[in-house]
Amino acid sequence: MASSRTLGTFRLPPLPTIREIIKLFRLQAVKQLSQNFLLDLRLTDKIVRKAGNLTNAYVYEVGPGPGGITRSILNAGVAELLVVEKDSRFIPGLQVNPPNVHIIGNLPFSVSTPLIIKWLENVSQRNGPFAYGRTRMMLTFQKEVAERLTATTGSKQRSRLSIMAQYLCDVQHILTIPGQAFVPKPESVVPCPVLTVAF
Ligand SMILES: C[S@@+](CC[C@H](N)C(=O)[O-])C[C@H]1O[C@@H](n2cnc3c(N)ncnc32)[C@H](O)[C@@H]1O
Repeated sequence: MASSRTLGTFRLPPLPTIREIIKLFRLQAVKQLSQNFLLDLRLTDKIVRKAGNLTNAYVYEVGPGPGGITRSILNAGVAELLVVEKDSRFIPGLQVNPPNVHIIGNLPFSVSTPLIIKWLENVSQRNGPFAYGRTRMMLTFQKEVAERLTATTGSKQRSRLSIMAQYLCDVQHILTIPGQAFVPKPESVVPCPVLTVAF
């Protein structure tokens, strides 16, 4: 195992507060558009809680402004949020609210190495699925690749892939899946286990 940290202890860089977003994007309120902002997230959380259980809900928000209520809606576990805002100055600030993106896959072994290298490149450049910050990945790899991804310093499997993956991500071996769990059994890995790796 490359890291002793558990998924539950990942630390994300803190989001700027709504007050900081207003300052950063110079979003002075415009009277003609009735702009009066709510900056206290305890209050916006309360408003959103009063809307009922929003888990997996499709929500439509009118006038998100700098995004206080928007942030509380996103934290409520909605499936999708559509916002309609007349003042385009708010758009860059609203994009700071990261969607909860996950990548999950029982990867086709034939492409798993080039695919993970491409994603690591995306992580380093903060683009593609990583444009919004940390994105969790839960992926299956054939034994040899998973061992390289998680190999610690000094181990026989330590390679460029181990260094790249562990420099850019928190890599963990989560689960070993026996070859016979697959139908049909993958020829190249029988009877090797497949490792599920979380980043
Ligand atoms: C009272 S502010 C609320 C902003 C934010 N939801 C909050 O609580 O801090 C109203 C918002 O509605 C937007 N707005 C005004 N007229 C609009 C319209 N016709 N369509 C969509 N949004 C509009 C304003 O630009 C502003 O962001």
